[in-house]
Amino acid sequence: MRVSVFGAGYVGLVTAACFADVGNHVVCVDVDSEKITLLNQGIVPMHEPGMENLLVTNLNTGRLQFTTDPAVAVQHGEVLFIAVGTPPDEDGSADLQYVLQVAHVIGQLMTETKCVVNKSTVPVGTATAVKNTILRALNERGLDYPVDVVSNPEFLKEGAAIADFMRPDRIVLGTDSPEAIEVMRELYAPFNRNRDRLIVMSVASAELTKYAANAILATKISFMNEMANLADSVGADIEQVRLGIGSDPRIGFDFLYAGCGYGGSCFPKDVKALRHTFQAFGGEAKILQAVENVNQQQHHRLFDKIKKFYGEDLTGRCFALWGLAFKPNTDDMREAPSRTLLSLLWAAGARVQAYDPKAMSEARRIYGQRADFKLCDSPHAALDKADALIIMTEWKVFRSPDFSAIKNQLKQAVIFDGRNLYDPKRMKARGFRYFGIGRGESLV
Ligand SMILES: NC(=O)c1ccc[n+]([C@@H]2O[C@H](COP(=O)([O-])OP(=O)(O)OC[C@H]3O[C@@H](n4cnc5c(N)ncnc54)[C@H](O)[C@@H]3O)[C@@H](O)[C@H]2O)c1
Ligand SMILES: O=c1ccn([C@@H]2O[C@H](COP(=O)(O)OP(=O)(O)O[C@H]3O[C@H](CO)[C@@H](O)[C@H](O)[C@H]3O)[C@@H](O)[C@H]2O)c(=O)[nH]1
Repeated sequence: MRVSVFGAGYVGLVTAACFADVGNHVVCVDVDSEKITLLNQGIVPMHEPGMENLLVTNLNTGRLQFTTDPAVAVQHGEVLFIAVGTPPDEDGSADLQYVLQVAHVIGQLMTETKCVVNKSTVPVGTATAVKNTILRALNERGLDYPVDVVSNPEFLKEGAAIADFMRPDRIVLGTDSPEAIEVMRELYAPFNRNRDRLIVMSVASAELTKYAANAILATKISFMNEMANLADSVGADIEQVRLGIGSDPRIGFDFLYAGCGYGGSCFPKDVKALRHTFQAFGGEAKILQAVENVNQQQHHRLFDKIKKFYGEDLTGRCFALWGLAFKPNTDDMREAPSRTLLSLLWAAGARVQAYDPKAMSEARRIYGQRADFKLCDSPHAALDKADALIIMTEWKVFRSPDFSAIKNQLKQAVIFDGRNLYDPKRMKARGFRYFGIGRGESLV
Protein backbone atom coordinates (compact mmCIF):
# COMPACT_ATOMS: atom_id res chain seq x y z
CA MET A 1 0.00 0.00 0.00
CA ARG A 2 1.12 3.63 -0.43
CA VAL A 3 1.27 5.30 2.96
CA SER A 4 2.21 8.84 4.01
CA VAL A 5 3.03 9.90 7.54
CA PHE A 6 2.97 13.52 8.77
CA GLY A 7 5.51 14.00 11.55
CA ALA A 8 8.89 12.27 11.88
CA GLY A 9 9.05 12.27 15.69
CA TYR A 10 8.97 9.15 17.87
CA VAL A 11 5.56 8.05 16.65
CA GLY A 12 5.75 9.20 13.02
CA LEU A 13 9.19 7.75 12.40
CA VAL A 14 8.40 4.40 14.00
CA THR A 15 5.07 4.19 12.13
CA ALA A 16 6.70 5.06 8.79
CA ALA A 17 9.65 2.68 9.19
CA CYS A 18 7.54 -0.24 10.45
CA PHE A 19 5.01 0.08 7.61
CA ALA A 20 7.88 0.26 5.09
CA ASP A 21 9.54 -2.76 6.69
CA VAL A 22 6.57 -5.01 5.83
CA GLY A 23 6.58 -3.94 2.17
CA ASN A 24 4.57 -0.73 1.96
CA HIS A 25 5.87 2.35 0.16
CA VAL A 26 6.04 5.12 2.71
CA VAL A 27 6.67 8.85 2.50
CA CYS A 28 7.29 10.60 5.82
CA VAL A 29 7.03 14.39 5.89
CA ASP A 30 8.17 16.83 8.57
CA VAL A 31 8.44 20.63 8.76
CA ASP A 32 11.82 20.27 10.52
CA SER A 33 14.27 20.33 7.59
CA GLU A 34 17.30 19.45 9.78
CA LYS A 35 15.53 16.31 10.96
CA ILE A 36 14.65 15.33 7.38
CA THR A 37 18.25 15.88 6.21
CA LEU A 38 19.54 13.59 8.97
CA LEU A 39 16.90 10.93 8.29
CA ASN A 40 17.71 10.94 4.57
CA GLN A 41 21.34 10.24 5.55
CA GLY A 42 20.22 7.29 7.71
CA ILE A 43 20.84 9.17 10.97
CA VAL A 44 18.20 8.89 13.70
CA PRO A 45 17.82 12.22 15.54
CA MET A 46 16.93 10.55 18.87
CA HIS A 47 18.00 7.41 20.71
CA GLU A 48 15.56 4.56 20.10
CA PRO A 49 16.89 0.98 20.18
CA GLY A 50 16.79 -0.72 16.74
CA MET A 51 15.68 2.43 14.94
CA GLU A 52 18.87 3.12 13.01
CA ASN A 53 18.98 -0.37 11.57
CA LEU A 54 15.31 -0.24 10.55
CA LEU A 55 15.77 3.21 9.01
CA VAL A 56 18.86 2.34 6.97
CA THR A 57 17.44 -1.00 5.78
CA ASN A 58 14.26 0.60 4.52
CA LEU A 59 15.95 3.68 3.04
CA ASN A 60 18.15 1.29 1.05
CA THR A 61 15.15 -0.60 -0.36
CA GLY A 62 13.70 2.73 -1.54
CA ARG A 63 10.43 1.95 0.23
CA LEU A 64 10.96 4.69 2.81
CA GLN A 65 11.41 8.33 1.80
CA PHE A 66 11.61 11.55 3.79
CA THR A 67 10.60 14.97 2.60
CA THR A 68 9.68 18.43 3.81
CA ASP A 69 7.22 18.81 0.94
CA PRO A 70 3.66 18.02 2.04
CA ALA A 71 2.53 17.93 -1.61
CA VAL A 72 4.69 14.85 -2.20
CA ALA A 73 3.18 13.16 0.85
CA VAL A 74 -0.44 14.03 0.05
CA GLN A 75 -0.08 12.89 -3.52
CA HIS A 76 1.73 9.67 -2.59
CA GLY A 77 -0.44 8.16 0.15
CA GLU A 78 -3.68 6.24 -0.19
CA VAL A 79 -3.65 6.44 3.59
CA LEU A 80 -2.42 9.64 5.28
CA PHE A 81 -1.33 9.33 8.93
CA ILE A 82 -1.18 12.37 11.20
CA ALA A 83 1.51 11.82 13.87
CA VAL A 84 2.49 15.34 14.90
CA GLY A 85 2.90 16.65 18.44
CA THR A 86 0.00 17.66 20.71
CA PRO A 87 1.84 19.52 23.49
CA PRO A 88 0.04 21.01 26.48
CA ASP A 89 -1.41 24.46 25.96
CA GLU A 90 -1.08 27.03 28.76
CA ASP A 91 -4.29 25.80 30.43
CA GLY A 92 -3.22 22.14 30.23
CA SER A 93 -5.49 21.27 27.28
CA ALA A 94 -3.99 19.56 24.23
CA ASP A 95 -2.69 22.11 21.72
CA LEU A 96 -4.15 20.96 18.41
CA GLN A 97 -2.53 23.57 16.18
CA TYR A 98 -0.10 21.12 14.51
CA VAL A 99 -2.79 18.49 13.91
CA LEU A 100 -5.13 21.06 12.37
CA GLN A 101 -2.31 22.59 10.30
CA VAL A 102 -1.75 19.16 8.75
CA ALA A 103 -5.50 18.77 8.16
CA HIS A 104 -5.58 22.15 6.42
CA VAL A 105 -2.60 21.26 4.21
CA ILE A 106 -4.20 17.94 3.27
CA GLY A 107 -7.39 19.77 2.25
CA GLN A 108 -5.34 22.26 0.21
CA LEU A 109 -3.45 19.58 -1.68
CA MET A 110 -5.79 16.60 -2.08
CA THR A 111 -6.69 15.74 -5.65
CA GLU A 112 -8.61 12.54 -4.93
CA THR A 113 -10.32 10.96 -1.95
CA LYS A 114 -8.00 9.77 0.84
CA CYS A 115 -8.26 7.86 4.08
CA VAL A 116 -6.94 10.17 6.81
CA VAL A 117 -5.84 8.50 10.05
CA ASN A 118 -5.07 10.37 13.25
CA LYS A 119 -2.35 8.77 15.38
CA SER A 120 -1.57 11.78 17.57
CA THR A 121 -3.05 11.73 21.07
CA VAL A 122 -6.02 14.07 20.85
CA PRO A 123 -9.17 14.87 22.83
CA VAL A 124 -12.59 13.61 21.86
CA GLY A 125 -13.97 15.60 18.95
CA THR A 126 -10.64 16.07 17.17
CA ALA A 127 -11.35 13.62 14.32
CA THR A 128 -14.46 15.66 13.56
CA ALA A 129 -12.43 18.89 13.71
CA VAL A 130 -9.83 17.36 11.35
CA LYS A 131 -12.53 16.29 8.93
CA ASN A 132 -14.20 19.74 9.00
CA THR A 133 -10.83 21.47 8.47
CA ILE A 134 -10.10 19.30 5.43
CA LEU A 135 -13.61 19.83 4.03
CA ARG A 136 -13.30 23.63 4.49
CA ALA A 137 -9.96 23.72 2.65
CA LEU A 138 -11.42 21.57 -0.14
CA ASN A 139 -14.43 23.82 -0.28
CA GLU A 140 -12.19 26.88 -0.73
CA ARG A 141 -10.89 25.13 -3.85
CA GLY A 142 -14.45 24.40 -5.04
CA LEU A 143 -13.95 20.65 -4.37
CA ASP A 144 -16.00 18.16 -2.41
CA TYR A 145 -14.39 14.70 -2.00
CA PRO A 146 -15.66 12.29 0.62
CA VAL A 147 -13.18 12.22 3.54
CA ASP A 148 -12.88 9.51 6.19
CA VAL A 149 -10.99 10.43 9.35
CA VAL A 150 -10.11 7.37 11.41
CA SER A 151 -8.87 7.59 14.99
CA ASN A 152 -5.99 5.14 15.50
CA PRO A 153 -4.25 6.05 18.76
CA GLU A 154 -0.72 4.81 19.32
CA PHE A 155 0.32 2.93 22.47
CA LEU A 156 4.07 2.47 21.89
CA LYS A 157 6.55 3.15 24.70
CA GLU A 158 9.80 4.99 24.09
CA GLY A 159 12.76 2.64 24.40
CA ALA A 160 10.65 -0.30 23.16
CA ALA A 161 8.86 1.54 20.38
CA ILE A 162 9.65 -0.78 17.47
CA ALA A 163 8.73 -3.96 19.34
CA ASP A 164 5.53 -2.30 20.59
CA PHE A 165 4.57 -1.29 17.04
CA MET A 166 5.49 -4.62 15.45
CA ARG A 167 3.78 -6.70 18.17
CA PRO A 168 0.99 -4.52 19.52
CA ASP A 169 -1.26 -5.60 22.41
CA ARG A 170 -4.12 -4.06 20.50
CA ILE A 171 -4.82 -1.91 17.45
CA VAL A 172 -7.62 0.52 18.23
CA LEU A 173 -9.63 1.89 15.33
CA GLY A 174 -12.27 4.52 15.78
CA THR A 175 -14.47 4.78 12.71
CA ASP A 176 -17.93 3.94 11.45
CA SER A 177 -16.83 3.60 7.83
CA PRO A 178 -16.76 -0.02 6.56
CA GLU A 179 -14.37 1.04 3.74
CA ALA A 180 -11.93 2.60 6.19
CA ILE A 181 -12.06 -0.50 8.42
CA GLU A 182 -11.22 -2.67 5.41
CA VAL A 183 -8.24 -0.49 4.38
CA MET A 184 -6.89 -0.41 7.95
CA ARG A 185 -7.40 -4.16 8.42
CA GLU A 186 -5.30 -4.78 5.31
CA LEU A 187 -2.60 -2.29 6.32
CA TYR A 188 -2.27 -3.74 9.83
CA ALA A 189 -2.56 -7.40 8.75
CA PRO A 190 1.22 -8.06 9.08
CA PHE A 191 1.11 -6.90 12.72
CA ASN A 192 -2.10 -8.75 13.47
CA ARG A 193 -1.32 -12.35 12.64
CA ASN A 194 -1.56 -14.83 15.51
CA ARG A 195 -4.79 -13.46 16.96
CA ASP A 196 -7.04 -10.57 15.98
CA ARG A 197 -5.88 -7.54 17.93
CA LEU A 198 -7.99 -5.05 16.00
CA ILE A 199 -10.64 -3.39 18.17
CA VAL A 200 -13.08 -1.33 16.15
CA MET A 201 -15.13 1.24 18.03
CA SER A 202 -16.69 4.67 17.67
CA VAL A 203 -14.37 7.60 16.98
CA ALA A 204 -15.07 9.21 20.39
CA SER A 205 -14.42 5.91 22.20
CA ALA A 206 -11.06 5.47 20.42
CA GLU A 207 -9.98 9.01 21.26
CA LEU A 208 -10.96 8.53 24.91
CA THR A 209 -9.35 5.05 25.07
CA LYS A 210 -5.90 6.55 24.54
CA TYR A 211 -6.24 9.00 27.43
CA ALA A 212 -7.90 6.43 29.68
CA ALA A 213 -5.01 3.99 29.07
CA ASN A 214 -2.34 6.52 30.02
CA ALA A 215 -4.38 7.84 32.93
CA ILE A 216 -4.88 4.42 34.52
CA LEU A 217 -1.15 3.67 34.21
CA ALA A 218 -0.28 7.03 35.78
CA THR A 219 -2.83 6.31 38.52
CA LYS A 220 -1.15 2.98 39.34
CA ILE A 221 2.20 4.75 39.68
CA SER A 222 0.88 7.57 41.89
CA PHE A 223 -0.99 5.02 44.01
CA MET A 224 2.20 3.06 44.57
CA ASN A 225 4.15 6.23 45.30
CA GLU A 226 1.58 7.19 47.93
CA MET A 227 1.86 3.70 49.46
CA ALA A 228 5.67 4.00 49.34
CA ASN A 229 5.57 7.22 51.32
CA LEU A 230 3.41 5.50 53.94
CA ALA A 231 5.79 2.52 53.91
CA ASP A 232 8.61 4.91 54.82
CA SER A 233 6.61 6.21 57.79
CA VAL A 234 5.50 2.82 59.13
CA GLY A 235 8.75 0.96 58.46
CA ALA A 236 7.45 -1.30 55.64
CA ASP A 237 9.25 -2.06 52.36
CA ILE A 238 7.25 -1.08 49.24
CA GLU A 239 9.18 -3.66 47.17
CA GLN A 240 7.83 -6.44 49.38
CA VAL A 241 4.36 -4.89 49.21
CA ARG A 242 4.65 -4.76 45.40
CA LEU A 243 5.36 -8.50 45.27
CA GLY A 244 2.56 -9.18 47.73
CA ILE A 245 -0.09 -7.34 45.76
CA GLY A 246 1.19 -7.97 42.22
CA SER A 247 0.84 -11.73 42.63
CA ASP A 248 -2.94 -11.26 42.61
CA PRO A 249 -3.68 -11.57 38.88
CA ARG A 250 -6.46 -9.01 39.25
CA ILE A 251 -3.75 -6.49 40.16
CA GLY A 252 -0.74 -7.78 38.20
CA PHE A 253 2.90 -6.75 38.52
CA ASP A 254 3.10 -4.11 35.76
CA PHE A 255 3.48 -0.42 36.57
CA LEU A 256 3.70 -0.96 40.32
CA TYR A 257 7.21 0.43 40.76
CA ALA A 258 7.39 3.25 43.25
CA GLY A 259 10.04 5.86 42.55
CA CYS A 260 10.73 9.53 42.04
CA GLY A 261 7.56 10.01 39.98
CA TYR A 262 6.52 9.57 36.37
CA GLY A 263 7.82 11.82 33.61
CA GLY A 264 8.15 11.78 29.83
CA SER A 265 6.28 13.45 27.01
CA CYS A 266 3.03 11.54 27.56
CA PHE A 267 1.78 10.84 31.10
CA PRO A 268 2.14 14.37 32.50
CA LYS A 269 0.59 16.03 29.45
CA ASP A 270 -2.13 13.44 28.88
CA VAL A 271 -3.32 13.40 32.51
CA LYS A 272 -3.57 17.21 32.33
CA ALA A 273 -5.40 17.14 29.00
CA LEU A 274 -7.90 14.54 30.22
CA ARG A 275 -8.55 16.61 33.34
CA HIS A 276 -9.18 19.55 31.05
CA THR A 277 -11.71 17.52 29.04
CA PHE A 278 -13.62 16.84 32.28
CA GLN A 279 -13.69 20.57 32.99
CA ALA A 280 -14.76 21.39 29.45
CA PHE A 281 -17.81 19.16 29.98
CA GLY A 282 -18.61 20.69 33.37
CA GLY A 283 -17.13 17.85 35.42
CA GLU A 284 -14.25 17.45 37.81
CA ALA A 285 -11.60 14.73 37.54
CA LYS A 286 -11.03 14.13 41.26
CA ILE A 287 -8.86 11.03 40.85
CA LEU A 288 -6.70 12.57 38.12
CA GLN A 289 -6.16 15.71 40.16
CA ALA A 290 -4.85 13.54 43.00
CA VAL A 291 -2.69 11.52 40.59
CA GLU A 292 -1.07 14.74 39.39
CA ASN A 293 -0.60 16.17 42.89
CA VAL A 294 1.03 13.00 44.17
CA ASN A 295 3.33 12.95 41.13
CA GLN A 296 4.40 16.56 41.59
CA GLN A 297 5.23 15.89 45.25
CA GLN A 298 7.02 12.70 44.28
CA HIS A 299 9.39 14.64 42.01
CA HIS A 300 10.47 16.42 45.25
CA ARG A 301 10.62 13.33 47.44
CA LEU A 302 14.31 12.50 47.08
CA PHE A 303 15.28 16.14 47.53
CA ASP A 304 13.24 16.24 50.76
CA LYS A 305 15.25 13.24 52.00
CA ILE A 306 18.52 14.90 50.99
CA LYS A 307 17.55 18.08 52.88
CA LYS A 308 16.56 16.07 55.93
CA PHE A 309 19.96 14.39 55.88
CA TYR A 310 22.18 17.43 55.20
CA GLY A 311 20.00 20.39 56.26
CA GLU A 312 18.41 23.15 54.14
CA ASP A 313 21.63 24.74 52.92
CA LEU A 314 23.55 22.57 50.49
CA THR A 315 26.17 25.20 49.65
CA GLY A 316 29.52 23.53 49.02
CA ARG A 317 27.97 20.07 48.67
CA CYS A 318 28.51 18.07 45.51
CA PHE A 319 26.28 15.21 44.37
CA ALA A 320 26.91 12.44 41.87
CA LEU A 321 23.79 11.93 39.73
CA TRP A 322 23.24 8.69 37.81
CA GLY A 323 20.49 9.00 35.20
CA LEU A 324 19.04 12.05 33.47
CA ALA A 325 16.57 10.52 30.97
CA PHE A 326 12.95 10.14 32.14
CA LYS A 327 13.38 6.36 31.88
CA PRO A 328 16.02 3.92 30.57
CA ASN A 329 16.71 3.24 26.86
CA THR A 330 15.92 6.75 25.72
CA ASP A 331 17.68 10.11 25.60
CA ASP A 332 14.37 11.89 26.21
CA MET A 333 14.43 14.29 29.19
CA ARG A 334 10.97 15.79 28.71
CA GLU A 335 9.38 16.18 32.19
CA ALA A 336 12.12 13.93 33.62
CA PRO A 337 12.18 13.85 37.45
CA SER A 338 15.94 14.54 37.18
CA ARG A 339 15.13 18.04 35.94
CA THR A 340 13.09 18.92 39.04
CA LEU A 341 15.84 17.51 41.26
CA LEU A 342 18.57 19.44 39.44
CA SER A 343 16.79 22.77 39.88
CA LEU A 344 16.13 22.05 43.57
CA LEU A 345 19.76 21.07 44.21
CA TRP A 346 21.08 24.12 42.37
CA ALA A 347 18.66 26.44 44.19
CA ALA A 348 19.96 25.04 47.51
CA GLY A 349 23.56 25.78 46.48
CA ALA A 350 24.76 22.27 45.54
CA ARG A 351 26.90 21.21 42.58
CA VAL A 352 26.08 18.14 40.48
CA GLN A 353 28.32 15.67 38.59
CA ALA A 354 26.05 13.70 36.27
CA TYR A 355 26.24 10.66 34.04
CA ASP A 356 23.61 9.12 31.74
CA PRO A 357 24.34 6.46 29.11
CA LYS A 358 22.36 8.28 26.37
CA ALA A 359 21.02 11.66 27.53
CA MET A 360 24.29 13.62 27.86
CA SER A 361 23.85 15.63 24.63
CA GLU A 362 20.25 16.35 25.54
CA ALA A 363 21.36 17.59 29.00
CA ARG A 364 24.03 19.74 27.33
CA ARG A 365 21.39 21.14 24.96
CA ILE A 366 19.01 21.96 27.84
CA TYR A 367 21.47 23.34 30.41
CA GLY A 368 24.50 24.48 28.40
CA GLN A 369 27.66 25.28 30.40
CA ARG A 370 27.15 25.88 34.13
CA ALA A 371 29.68 26.07 36.95
CA ASP A 372 27.43 23.91 39.16
CA PHE A 373 26.90 21.14 36.56
CA LYS A 374 29.48 18.75 35.22
CA LEU A 375 28.68 16.04 32.69
CA CYS A 376 31.03 13.08 33.29
CA ASP A 377 32.22 10.37 30.91
CA SER A 378 31.40 7.42 33.15
CA PRO A 379 29.34 6.55 36.23
CA HIS A 380 32.53 6.36 38.26
CA ALA A 381 33.88 9.72 37.08
CA ALA A 382 30.65 11.27 38.39
CA LEU A 383 31.36 9.90 41.89
CA ASP A 384 34.70 11.65 42.29
CA LYS A 385 34.75 13.42 45.70
CA ALA A 386 30.97 13.76 45.74
CA ASP A 387 29.13 13.85 49.08
CA ALA A 388 26.60 11.21 47.97
CA LEU A 389 25.26 9.30 44.97
CA ILE A 390 21.74 10.00 43.70
CA ILE A 391 20.05 7.60 41.23
CA MET A 392 17.23 8.94 39.04
CA THR A 393 16.98 6.46 36.11
CA GLU A 394 17.13 2.68 36.34
CA TRP A 395 19.60 2.07 33.50
CA LYS A 396 20.78 -1.56 33.43
CA VAL A 397 24.41 -0.49 33.90
CA PHE A 398 23.56 0.95 37.35
CA ARG A 399 22.10 -2.30 38.67
CA SER A 400 25.26 -4.11 39.79
CA PRO A 401 27.94 -1.48 40.27
CA ASP A 402 31.26 -1.94 42.03
CA PHE A 403 30.16 -0.90 45.51
CA SER A 404 33.68 -0.80 46.95
CA ALA A 405 34.72 1.63 44.21
CA ILE A 406 31.65 3.76 44.97
CA LYS A 407 32.63 3.81 48.65
CA ASN A 408 36.20 4.76 47.83
CA GLN A 409 35.22 7.62 45.56
CA LEU A 410 32.44 9.23 47.59
CA LYS A 411 33.32 11.40 50.59
CA GLN A 412 30.76 9.42 52.61
CA ALA A 413 29.05 6.13 51.70
CA VAL A 414 25.58 7.58 51.13
CA ILE A 415 23.13 6.71 48.33
CA PHE A 416 19.73 8.29 47.59
CA ASP A 417 18.01 5.93 45.18
CA GLY A 418 14.93 7.23 43.33
CA ARG A 419 14.45 3.89 41.55
CA ASN A 420 14.92 1.35 44.37
CA LEU A 421 17.67 -0.56 42.58
CA TYR A 422 19.35 -2.16 45.61
CA ASP A 423 18.44 -4.21 48.64
CA PRO A 424 18.48 -2.02 51.80
CA LYS A 425 19.78 -4.84 54.04
CA ARG A 426 22.69 -5.65 51.73
CA MET A 427 23.51 -1.96 51.40
CA LYS A 428 23.65 -1.66 55.18
CA ALA A 429 25.91 -4.72 55.34
CA ARG A 430 28.17 -3.05 52.75
CA GLY A 431 28.42 -0.03 55.03
CA PHE A 432 26.20 2.38 53.11
CA ARG A 433 23.54 4.79 54.36
CA TYR A 434 20.95 3.89 51.71
CA PHE A 435 17.74 5.86 51.20
CA GLY A 436 15.25 4.54 48.63
CA ILE A 437 11.59 5.36 48.07
CA GLY A 438 9.35 3.48 50.48
CA ARG A 439 12.02 1.14 51.82
CA GLY A 440 11.09 1.77 55.44
CA GLU A 441 13.48 4.66 56.15
CA SER A 442 11.51 7.57 57.63
CA LEU A 443 13.92 10.37 56.79
CA VAL A 444 11.06 12.59 55.59
N1 LIG B 1 6.39 9.66 22.18
C1 LIG B 1 5.62 8.65 22.49
O1 LIG B 1 6.05 7.70 23.15
C2 LIG B 1 4.18 8.61 22.06
C3 LIG B 1 3.48 7.40 22.11
C4 LIG B 1 2.14 7.37 21.72
C5 LIG B 1 1.51 8.52 21.29
N2 LIG B 1 2.21 9.69 21.25
C6 LIG B 1 1.51 10.88 20.72
O2 LIG B 1 1.87 10.99 19.34
C7 LIG B 1 1.99 12.37 18.96
C8 LIG B 1 3.39 12.63 18.46
O3 LIG B 1 4.30 12.41 19.51
P1 LIG B 1 5.88 12.33 19.28
O4 LIG B 1 6.48 11.94 20.57
O5 LIG B 1 6.14 11.53 18.05
O6 LIG B 1 6.18 13.88 18.99
P2 LIG B 1 7.55 14.55 18.53
O7 LIG B 1 7.56 15.88 19.14
O8 LIG B 1 8.69 13.60 18.75
O9 LIG B 1 7.37 14.69 16.94
C9 LIG B 1 6.38 15.46 16.32
C10 LIG B 1 6.91 15.85 14.94
O10 LIG B 1 5.87 16.49 14.21
C11 LIG B 1 6.50 17.48 13.38
N3 LIG B 1 5.51 18.42 12.86
C12 LIG B 1 4.92 19.47 13.47
N4 LIG B 1 4.08 20.10 12.63
C13 LIG B 1 4.13 19.43 11.45
C14 LIG B 1 3.48 19.58 10.20
N5 LIG B 1 2.60 20.55 10.00
N6 LIG B 1 3.78 18.71 9.22
C15 LIG B 1 4.67 17.72 9.41
N7 LIG B 1 5.33 17.53 10.58
C16 LIG B 1 5.05 18.36 11.59
C17 LIG B 1 7.54 18.10 14.31
O11 LIG B 1 8.52 18.82 13.59
C18 LIG B 1 8.08 16.85 14.99
O12 LIG B 1 9.20 16.31 14.30
C19 LIG B 1 1.61 13.15 20.22
O13 LIG B 1 0.23 13.43 20.17
C20 LIG B 1 1.91 12.19 21.34
O14 LIG B 1 1.14 12.45 22.50
C21 LIG B 1 3.53 9.77 21.60
O1 LIG C 1 6.04 1.09 37.49
C1 LIG C 1 6.37 2.14 36.92
C2 LIG C 1 6.35 2.31 35.51
C3 LIG C 1 6.73 3.53 34.95
N1 LIG C 1 7.12 4.56 35.75
C4 LIG C 1 7.48 5.87 35.14
O2 LIG C 1 6.43 6.27 34.26
C5 LIG C 1 6.93 7.07 33.20
C6 LIG C 1 6.43 6.59 31.86
O3 LIG C 1 6.97 5.33 31.57
P1 LIG C 1 6.53 4.48 30.28
O4 LIG C 1 5.08 4.30 30.30
O5 LIG C 1 7.37 3.26 30.25
O6 LIG C 1 7.03 5.46 29.12
P2 LIG C 1 6.38 6.26 27.90
O7 LIG C 1 7.32 6.05 26.76
O8 LIG C 1 6.07 7.62 28.37
O9 LIG C 1 5.02 5.48 27.49
C7 LIG C 1 3.73 5.86 27.97
O10 LIG C 1 3.21 6.92 27.21
C8 LIG C 1 3.10 6.64 25.78
C9 LIG C 1 2.63 7.92 25.10
O11 LIG C 1 1.26 8.13 25.19
C10 LIG C 1 2.12 5.49 25.60
O12 LIG C 1 1.97 5.20 24.21
C11 LIG C 1 2.65 4.25 26.35
O13 LIG C 1 1.72 3.17 26.21
C12 LIG C 1 2.82 4.63 27.82
O14 LIG C 1 3.36 3.53 28.56
C13 LIG C 1 8.46 7.01 33.34
O15 LIG C 1 8.92 8.20 33.96
C14 LIG C 1 8.71 5.82 34.26
O16 LIG C 1 9.89 5.96 35.03
C15 LIG C 1 7.15 4.41 37.14
O17 LIG C 1 7.50 5.35 37.87
N2 LIG C 1 6.78 3.20 37.68
